[in-house]
Amino acid sequence: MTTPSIYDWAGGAEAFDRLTTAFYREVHKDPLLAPVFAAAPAEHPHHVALFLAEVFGGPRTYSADHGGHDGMARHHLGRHITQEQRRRWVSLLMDAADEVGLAADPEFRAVFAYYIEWGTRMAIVYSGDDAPPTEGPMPAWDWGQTPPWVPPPGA
Ligand code: HEM
Repeated sequence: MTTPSIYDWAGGAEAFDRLTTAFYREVHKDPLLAPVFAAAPAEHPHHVALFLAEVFGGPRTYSADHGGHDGMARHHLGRHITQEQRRRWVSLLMDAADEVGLAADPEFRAVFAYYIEWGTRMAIVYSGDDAPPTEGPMPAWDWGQTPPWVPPPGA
């Protein structure tokens, strides 16, 4: 067996949609984050699911249909996201991962948390007064230091 993509390991498109649906349901109840997302369209959770799926090795749908990295980054311009908001965003996302039963093995959660920590800090960078150019490649995460255990070939 070869090592699956992080996207497949997580459960594919359906798993990312379940995650972001549960996550934004709580975001809209949260006093710190609800105002930030008050004007977000109903499709926002699905778009973020597509983005995450692509980062983790899934189909390139966000790049094809929603502007890729540039499209994502532009949504954060001028929003002046605070560290407190970012920490709450991360915390609610990790709670949602548990709630929907996203894969909970240490290897998957390590790479998931690695991207989320980086991505949320980049969201702050793009939301600030000195935002860098929004054009850029989609992030593409791999298993890095913590590949999952898969049976060796022939086992
Ligand atoms: C890994 C971290 C993050 C990712 C991958 C991400 C991804 C995205 C994507 C893909 C969109 C555009 C959705 C669309 O095309 O409709 C978006 C929009 C947005 N994001 Fe993020 N984001 C991240 C972190 C954050 C954080 C930490 C905040 C604030 C606490 C934030 C606030 C917003 C807001 C306000 C929008 C615009 C919503 C609207 O259309 O009104 N994001 N994000």
